[in-house]
Amino acid sequence: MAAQQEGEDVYASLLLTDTYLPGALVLAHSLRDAGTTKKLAILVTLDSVSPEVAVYDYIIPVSRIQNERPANLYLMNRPDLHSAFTKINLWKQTQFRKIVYLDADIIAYRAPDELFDLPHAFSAAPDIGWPDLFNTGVMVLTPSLGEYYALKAMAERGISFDGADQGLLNMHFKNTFNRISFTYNVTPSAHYQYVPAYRHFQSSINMVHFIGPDKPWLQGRDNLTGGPFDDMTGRWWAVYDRHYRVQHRPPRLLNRSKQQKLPNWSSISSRENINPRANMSSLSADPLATGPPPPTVSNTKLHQPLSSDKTSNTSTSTSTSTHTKNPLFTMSHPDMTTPVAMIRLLLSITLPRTSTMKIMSTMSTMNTTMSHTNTTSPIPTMGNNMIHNMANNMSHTMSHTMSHTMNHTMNHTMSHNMTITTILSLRSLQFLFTHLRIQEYEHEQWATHSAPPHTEHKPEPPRPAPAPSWDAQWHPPPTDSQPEAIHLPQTHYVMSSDPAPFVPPERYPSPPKDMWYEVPKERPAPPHEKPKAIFPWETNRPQASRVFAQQEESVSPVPESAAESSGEPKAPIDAQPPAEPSMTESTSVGQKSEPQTPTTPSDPWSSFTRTNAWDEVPQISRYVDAIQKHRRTRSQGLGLVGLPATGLSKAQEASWGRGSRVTDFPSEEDRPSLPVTPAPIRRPRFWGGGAPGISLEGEGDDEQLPAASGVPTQSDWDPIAQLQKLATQQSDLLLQKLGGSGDTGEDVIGTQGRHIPSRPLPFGSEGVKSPTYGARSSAVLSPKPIKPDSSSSSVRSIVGDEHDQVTPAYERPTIMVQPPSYQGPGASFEKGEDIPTYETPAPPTEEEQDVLET
Ligand SMILES: O=c1ccn([C@@H]2O[C@H](COP(=O)(O)OP(=O)(O)O[C@H]3O[C@H](CO)[C@@H](O)[C@H](O)[C@H]3O)[C@@H](O)[C@H]2O)c(=O)[nH]1
Ligand SMILES: [Mn+2]
Repeated sequence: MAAQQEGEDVYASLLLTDTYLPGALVLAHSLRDAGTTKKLAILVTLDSVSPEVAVYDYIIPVSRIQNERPANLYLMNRPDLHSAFTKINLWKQTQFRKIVYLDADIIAYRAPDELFDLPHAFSAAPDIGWPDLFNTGVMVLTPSLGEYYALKAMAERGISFDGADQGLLNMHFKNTFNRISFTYNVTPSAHYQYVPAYRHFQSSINMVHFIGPDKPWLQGRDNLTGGPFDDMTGRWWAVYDRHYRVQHRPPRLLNRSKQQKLPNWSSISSRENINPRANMSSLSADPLATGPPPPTVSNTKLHQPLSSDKTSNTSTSTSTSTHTKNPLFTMSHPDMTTPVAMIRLLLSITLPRTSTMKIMSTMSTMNTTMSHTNTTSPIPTMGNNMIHNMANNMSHTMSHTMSHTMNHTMNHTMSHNMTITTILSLRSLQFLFTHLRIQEYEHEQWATHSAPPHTEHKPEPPRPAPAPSWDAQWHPPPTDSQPEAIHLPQTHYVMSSDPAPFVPPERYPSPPKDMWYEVPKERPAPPHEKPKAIFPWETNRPQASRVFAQQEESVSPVPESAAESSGEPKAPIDAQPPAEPSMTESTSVGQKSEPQTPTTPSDPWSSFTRTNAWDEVPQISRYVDAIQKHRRTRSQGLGLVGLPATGLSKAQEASWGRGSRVTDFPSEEDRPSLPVTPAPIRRPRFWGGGAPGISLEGEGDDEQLPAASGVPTQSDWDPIAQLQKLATQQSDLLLQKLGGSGDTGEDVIGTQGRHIPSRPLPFGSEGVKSPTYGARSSAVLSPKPIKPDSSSSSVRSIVGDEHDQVTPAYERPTIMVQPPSYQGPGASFEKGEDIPTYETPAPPTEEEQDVLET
């Protein structure tokens, strides 16, 4: 902060290429001529330093900041502004308190030193193209490293709506810029000129800024017909002429004959001492002010404002002595021999059809040539004849665009390929080129409007005189005036024969962000009418009873026993046996799974019949039964006689459902082998069924196993009597065992039951009661010999205790197993899959445990 306050105030400009050198020089002179008290600084990139910029007090080298995403530059057709971001280096110049930045294409009518008194950190004037934006040709700024880094970050990301500094800075200082008067940055446009406003505010103009690609030094002084734009261009030329114009050359100077002489050229190294033109320049520093001006209309007009400019006269003498350096004169060597390649280059650049590619290849050729020429001479030289030849070959039709391209190409190629010698010589060629155009113009003007001093030279055919300046607001056009259209610009286009392929820009500009297509609002759906019923089942729809697995994921599993006791068909997946899978239940389940979609009455899904044919059609169950039986028989035939024929009784199968549920079980191959003896397993105990289980199993076994010899038929079986008999046998057996005689015991046990030996359980197992085996644990845990009572109680617990609750199947003779209606595998079984006979590995029964423990 302190440093900034101590710092100096400077006007600063920017020079990225020598193309803008004439502009930068004229700007500096215009400020000095107007009597500014401030110092002048210029930011230059290292590859664009020209000795001429010494007009400025401070020459500040900065690094070039290029836009790596220059696509937006093509939006305004200014790809040449690829390095405009370099401008943000201004904010880095914290050695200065305040900077009034001015583009190199600006001319000051008066020195606007008052801008340094602005308290704002950033001020700028509106842009003519979009007046809400500011133009970045004139800016009053306070250097700040913070701002610099912020701007640099934007530049590195290519954040700029036009790809150049103006887009970037407007985005950054969007709402914080202090708007200053347009008179500080009057931007004439060839396309738009507000003539009445110009006339009205003419006298208050502070600075003029030649925006766009047509810079005064590129466009020459032709066709200045008297509009406001031409006024301003003329004033630019006036400053230029004041400091650089070669005075009063005879017209033959540039006449294309071999006898003509060009001015002597001074080398850069000797320009301070040997400047043959310096004398002439100092003699007539301001030719427009001292000598008779060339009788052109534009010059006449130009002269008037200049002569009324008080400061310009006072500063003329000093600026002449200290700053007048004609770039043309200071860049060339007096006795030059010309490398052929250089001539070739100059010839090529004067041809309108020459492409950039060609220039570059010429230059590389030239580079090679130069490295073989006399290296002791600091500058490749060329003689006057050669220059003269070049001048003869200079084409009037060469467009400024061409020169633009040339300069860019030269600078870029030079920075990479060329030696310093080459650079200097090429620079001199640039100046030569620019200056020759100016001189040609002057010569023509002179030839047209003044009597030729040397009568032996025929004057060139007179050009049509420019229209006299008349004020259309007040006067009719002069009667002797030429047709207006005579001064319309005539552009000559040449068909391109450039063989270089078109190289598209890396990226085309993205479409505007604020464009969008508004999607039409959705129309309200027409009221849905249920179509008329056609088929009888549409009106007479059966109720759904089946529940689908994927609808039930949110339902907590119902205990299996509950499902079992309900006697209803089970859902395909174990976890969802709804205790009451009635219509209401399945409906509520369905609602649980899709609560967010209230269905209309006509929704086919809500009214879909959810009955399962497996549950409803008896033929299906019969068919499946038959399959299961068939398979059981088959597995028995495979030597698995000892295995239980089925883990599920017929009734259980019926109650558990058959559908896909059975397919969820592991096949026999997949199942782990059980640590059990191949004795019949009393599954019903595991399933907790008790009496009904065992009875049902008995029934199933009857069906599935071959009838055992000696077993009474069903009709002969009196369970009560048999129980009594069993109890007696057990006690007899016990007595036998206790007596030491077990010879026949095994047979008896084998058919009638088994004695449970009394032996101590492993340590820690005493008193442990499994809830699963709760009903039987008393017998197991008891170390005492089993008494007939307890044995019978055990049986009772199986058969009798729950006898009243569920009627055993064998007491229901009405239940008949029907013969299968179909043959062959069922649709619900996977290929190669056998019918599962276990649901899960059953825990060992008491008997099995005994076997394991012995
Ligand atoms: O090849 C070049 C190009 C630019 N410059 C410098 O950069 C400035 C900006 O370029 P210019 O041609 O003057 O741009 P304008 O035609 O004025 O276009 C507008 O857009 C530019 C890019 O945003 C801004 O820099 C200008 O201030 C703004 O007026 C010039 O004045 C020079 O100082 C060079 O030295 N060499
Ligand atoms: Mn500009």
